[in-house]
Amino acid sequence: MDTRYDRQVRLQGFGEGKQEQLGRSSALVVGAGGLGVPVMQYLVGMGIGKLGIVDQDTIDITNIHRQVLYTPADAGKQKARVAAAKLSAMNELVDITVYEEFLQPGNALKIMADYDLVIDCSDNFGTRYLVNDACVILKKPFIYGAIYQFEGQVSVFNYKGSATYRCLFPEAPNDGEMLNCSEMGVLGILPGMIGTYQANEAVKVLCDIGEPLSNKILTIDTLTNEHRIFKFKPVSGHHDIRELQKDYQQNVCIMETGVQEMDVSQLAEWLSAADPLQLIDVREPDEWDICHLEQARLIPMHTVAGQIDSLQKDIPIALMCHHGMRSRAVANFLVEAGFKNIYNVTGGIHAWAVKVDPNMRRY
Ligand SMILES: Nc1ncnc2c1ncn2[C@@H]1O[C@H](COP(=O)(O)OP(=O)(O)OP(=O)(O)O)[C@@H](O)[C@H]1O
Repeated sequence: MDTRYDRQVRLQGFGEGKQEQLGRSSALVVGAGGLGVPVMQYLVGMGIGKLGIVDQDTIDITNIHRQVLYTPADAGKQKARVAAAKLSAMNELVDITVYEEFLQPGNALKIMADYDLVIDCSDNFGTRYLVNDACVILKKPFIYGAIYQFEGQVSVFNYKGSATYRCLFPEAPNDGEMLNCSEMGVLGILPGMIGTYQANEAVKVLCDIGEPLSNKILTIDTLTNEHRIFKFKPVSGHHDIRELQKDYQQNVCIMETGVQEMDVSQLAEWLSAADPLQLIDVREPDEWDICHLEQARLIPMHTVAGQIDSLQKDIPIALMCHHGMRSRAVANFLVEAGFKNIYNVTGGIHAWAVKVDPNMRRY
C-alpha cells in the first residue's frame, strides 16, 4: 500500500482494511464552495477512490477567505475545474470527475447514480431538497451540512433507512428567508469546520466505522463552543418518493431556464453602446444610497412581484444586486413569469466597483 496513508493505516480501528475500503468507495460533492473545499481536500488527501465535483460557479475574490483551495489568480475561473486540478496534484491516485453544471432535477439522478453517497455543500434550500429526494430514490446516504451566521449543522440522512431531510424539515422556507453568505456574511473558519465534520461523517459511512450522525443532528455554536446533538425519528411517508419534482426553486442560475449571465465588462459595453436595456437593481434602498449605476432603476427584490407590470417584455432585462445571488433568484422568477432575454449581472455591483469603476464606494 502507498506509504502516503501510513499514519491512517497504523491507527487502531482503521488499518489497512479500512484504507482499502475507502479506496474502493466514491462520493459526490455538490458545490465546490465554503463547505465543499474542506470536504474535497480531506477526502482526496485520505485516499477516497473516486470523487465527483458538481458546480457551475466561478471563483470570486470574496470566496477566497473561506474557500482556501483557491487563490486570487484563480478569480473568474470555474471552481470545479480549478479544484480538480489542485486536488489531483495533491493525490493523483484519486479518480476525479468534474461536472461543470449545477445539480438540478434534469441531471441529478444520472450524476448521482455513480456514487456511494452524496455530500451537499450547496448554499440553498432547493438544492438540499433535490439532493434529499434523489438520495431517497437512489437509496443513497446524504451527508448534510449548513451554516448560518456563527452556527453550523451536520447530519447524515437516509442511511440504512434512517430519517431523511424532509423528516426534519418537511417544508422549504419562503424565498425571503433564504439568505446566504453574500447576504449574511460568514467568518472564513466556520465552513472549514462544518465541511470537515461532513468529511468525517462521509468517511465513517464509507468505511463503516463509528456512529454516523443518522437520526441525529449536531449543532455547533462557534462563539460559545457549544456542541449539541438532537435526536429525531424517521417520519412515515418520507421514504416513498418515486420521482423528482420538476422545480425545486433553487436559488441558483439554471441556464436552461433561459437566464443568461452577463459579466460587468459586458454590461459596461452594453451601456456605452446605448443599446436598449432595462437595468434593474434589486438591492434595498439603503444599499442603493451607498452606490448605484445611473442607468439602473431600483426595484428591491421583495417588491419585484408587485411591480412586474412596469417591466417591458420586448426589451432585455439585466438584474443586479450586491454580489449576484439575489438578482439570480429574481432572474429565475422573471423567466418563470414568461420574460425572455433575462440577464444576471455576475458578481453584482461589487464586481462593477472592482473591475469597472474603482472610484465607486464599496460595502
Ligand atoms: N444546485 C447546485 N449544484 C452545484 N453547486 C451548487 C448548487 N447550488 C449551489 N451550488 C454551489 O455551492 C457553493 C456554495 O458555496 P458558498 O456557500 O461558499 O457560497 P458562494 O456561492 O461560493 O459565495 P457567495 O454566497 O459569497 O456569493 C457555490 O459554489 C455554489 O455555486
